[in-house]
Amino acid sequence: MINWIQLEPAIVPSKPFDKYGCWSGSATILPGNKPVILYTGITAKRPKPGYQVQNYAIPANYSDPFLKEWVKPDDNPIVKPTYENVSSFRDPTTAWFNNGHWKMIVGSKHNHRGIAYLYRSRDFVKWTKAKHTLHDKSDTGMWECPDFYPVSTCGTNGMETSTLEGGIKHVLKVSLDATRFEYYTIGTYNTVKDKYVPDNTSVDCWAGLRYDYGNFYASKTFFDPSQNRRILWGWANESSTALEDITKGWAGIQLIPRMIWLHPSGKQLVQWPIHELESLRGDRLYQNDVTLSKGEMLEVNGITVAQADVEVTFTFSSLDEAEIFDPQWSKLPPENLAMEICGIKGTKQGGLGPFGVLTLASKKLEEYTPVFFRVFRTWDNKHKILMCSDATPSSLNQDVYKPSFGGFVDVDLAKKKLSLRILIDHSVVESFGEGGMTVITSRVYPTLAVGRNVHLHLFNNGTETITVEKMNVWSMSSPHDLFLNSKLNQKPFDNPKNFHHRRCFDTLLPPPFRRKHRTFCRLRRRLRRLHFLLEAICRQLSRKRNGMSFVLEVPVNLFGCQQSQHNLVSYSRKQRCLFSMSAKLNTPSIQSLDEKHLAHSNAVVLPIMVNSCMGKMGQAVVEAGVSAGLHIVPASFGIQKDAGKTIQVGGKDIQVHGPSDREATLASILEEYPNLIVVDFTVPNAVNDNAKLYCNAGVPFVMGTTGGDRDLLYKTVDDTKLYAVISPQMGKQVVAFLAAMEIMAKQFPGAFSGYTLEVTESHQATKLDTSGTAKAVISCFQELGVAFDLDQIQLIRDPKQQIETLGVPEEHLNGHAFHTYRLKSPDGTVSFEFQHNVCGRSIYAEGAIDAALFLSKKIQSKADKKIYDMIDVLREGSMR
Ligand SMILES: NC(=O)C1=CN([C@@H]2O[C@H](COP(=O)(O)OP(=O)(O)OC[C@H]3O[C@@H](n4cnc5c(N)ncnc54)[C@H](OP(=O)(O)O)[C@@H]3O)[C@@H](O)[C@H]2O)C=CC1
Ligand SMILES: O=C(O)C1=N[C@H](C(=O)O)C[C@H](O)C1
Repeated sequence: MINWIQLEPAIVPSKPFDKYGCWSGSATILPGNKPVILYTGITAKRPKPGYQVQNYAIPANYSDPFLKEWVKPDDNPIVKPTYENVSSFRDPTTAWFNNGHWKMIVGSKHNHRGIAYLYRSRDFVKWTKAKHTLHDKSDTGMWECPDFYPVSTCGTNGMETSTLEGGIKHVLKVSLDATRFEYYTIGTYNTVKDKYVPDNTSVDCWAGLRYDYGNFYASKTFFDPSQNRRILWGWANESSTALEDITKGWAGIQLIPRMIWLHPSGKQLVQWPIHELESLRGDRLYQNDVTLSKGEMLEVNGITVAQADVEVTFTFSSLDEAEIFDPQWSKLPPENLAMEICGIKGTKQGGLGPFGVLTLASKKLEEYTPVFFRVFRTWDNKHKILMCSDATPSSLNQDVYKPSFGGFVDVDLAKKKLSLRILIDHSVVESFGEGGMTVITSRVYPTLAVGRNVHLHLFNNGTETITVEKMNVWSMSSPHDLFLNSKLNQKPFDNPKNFHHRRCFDTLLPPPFRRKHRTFCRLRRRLRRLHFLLEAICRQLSRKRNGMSFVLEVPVNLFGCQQSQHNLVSYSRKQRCLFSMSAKLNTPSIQSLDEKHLAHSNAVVLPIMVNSCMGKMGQAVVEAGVSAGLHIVPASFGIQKDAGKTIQVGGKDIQVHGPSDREATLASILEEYPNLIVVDFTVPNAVNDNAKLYCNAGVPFVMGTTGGDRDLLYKTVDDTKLYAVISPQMGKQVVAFLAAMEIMAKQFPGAFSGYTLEVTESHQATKLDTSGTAKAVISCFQELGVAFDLDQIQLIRDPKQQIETLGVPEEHLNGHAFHTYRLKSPDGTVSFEFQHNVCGRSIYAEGAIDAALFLSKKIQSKADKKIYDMIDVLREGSMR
């Protein structure tokens, strides 16, 4: 959810039913893990903004992990307007299943009444409109991007969209075209009548609750089963001028995904940035117990804050200074009340507040974006807490839209405490008040407060003294680094034809010139890489959000190349990013980078070569490596008959090299990638030769291939003192089981003396050897006192038997590993049975990537130990 790779658009106008546009839609996962997208197609330009129908699309290839290609079947459109408003009939939701039917809603309006039309289908293709709407509301205008989903009344866990019973409430969110804000209600879905009724605590109109009181629109939620959570993802439009957008070449950004759940009061939702974001946290500053009297500011010094994650808890000793809530304000439009008061009051001096954070501030405060609280007291002695994100002073540029956004925070002030979390990202300020009770996003375009000229202050401009109970500020790294680095490394190499041409042909030179020539080649390569890196960054900046840390730590005078310098300067000005010299080195870090971050930065630069990409495991490892952001070297060793072939794996072209030129090829790759790691999943009889090859070349490696002469394998590596991870089993949970067995054997040797053991292992028919994992487990049983010869292992390779007696799913005949160990006491009265059954390859492929990252860390830290197994990797917490 943090590192994304840009792929080609999945759905583009191409058929009569979407000729003039493919607009918003939603995905639903049908049984069998089959995703389908419902989306709005525009079939005619008139009536404006277009004639709207609903279509469906399905993946062209379900086994493609990226689902890159989508088919739009010719029986589209599946929902056509009948008497609905044909130009306001769009944005189908994710469907839910109820009473034998799939159901979904389409947003619309009739006159000025907002409508969620309900549709039902048994087969997802033939849809019938329900006689009544799911819900509608007068005076709200067009409902765009509706979203309808269950939330748990107890706890923060998300609910699958089709969950209709248990302790749940439902949420209906709509994006109001008329106001360009979103509002939601919490209510009850009557599954018999198929009707949604908002609770009476939910205001159902423009003045209703908002996900975000700032620049946030067209959001969608989805259920993430891997972490049992519902994620909200919204879009923020630019507030800059159209001309600037055109210059940038892009407009609009997706904000940081947020987890969303129902507050225990049942009256509102709560949001919080997904925890994965924390992997980008870098240097940290911590402060506690600092008081801020009226007019005082505290500057956060020592770390870069153009991209930062800020968490502050403010306390105060009394509510007495709270300002009076002006009765005149009751005349203001209720839907914009908070925003209006923020505009009127701003950061002007108050009583209890304004206090908060000045983000994106220039040195002399010509520009800053304050995010703050102000507490008011109403005539009936209640407190109203206003939270503001005020773009008015954010930029000296007069042409950009600089609204002062605001929302009320519904919390009890008994503890006299308020907290704020702010995610700052150059042109984006996302603020979460009181643990996500109120959220406001601003887009801002400073002209002076850019890059390293950005300052951050805590401030108080109220008469009540405020204490900063605790404050954490982290500099944030760029998720795009992964993408950039892989692009960079691909640049000359991706075309396999260039592969050989990049080598230095120094053997053609007389010996005295060779060394100089090599040095020259090395320098030229480095410069070229730097050049590509800059180009990639600048290209990236010109396409993507004004966001997340594009601080390049390179002394500018390294560039002999005029063109690069020119690009550098012009892009940096336009995109407000700074290419600084070693920013991190110059800034003292209060807390050093944590382990997680280190693992991440490893991932940024690690190139891996996968042998053999032709095999099942090889392919799975490439895909896992691509997902983890590693650089896949576009070359792989295979057998002679495949030599010279170029194969496509994980979206990469990889050239297969036969046995003849391995040494030279490996040396040349190593020259390009000095921190190369090889991952080997080949065949048992290649294990020893391959290990020798890697050892001779001095390339650290991960050996997943089983079989071969294992003693010789360890000896070869040991002799050359090379770093390697060697393990017949890379699947995290199986490794844990193996570790437990080893511990048991060590702790209680002989505990199973006299027991008999029966072992069966079933694998795909193409597996050439006996399970290496079974052998490892058996060696533990042997230490536990069980007499067992490895040739007693029963191998099952017959697909019929695998299906009929073991229940191997048919689709996994080609890749499964079922193991059973049965122990029986001598008198037959006690028995044990252990099983580990794995279908598919991804569990091992993920483990292999973990092993490569682990190895790279060991190499960097010059660890004494050189040869590791997966239990070492697991034990050090390096398996995801
Ligand atoms: N450690 C672990 O967690 C796991 C280990 N494994 C082990 O990994 C190995 C590979 O498994 P899998 O991918 O399923 O097997 P595959 O048969 O699908 O792949 C092996 C590939 O290696 C190629 N190959 C053969 N000889 C050589 C050679 N000398 N040099 C380079 N490539 C060669 C084969 O080519 P061709 O087919 O043309 O002969 C084939 O493409 C096996 O030993 C398996 O037991 C598997 C899963 C998990
Ligand atoms: O070839 C396989 O498939 C597997 N091989 C490894 C082994 O031999 O132990 C691991 C797992 O059994 C899958």
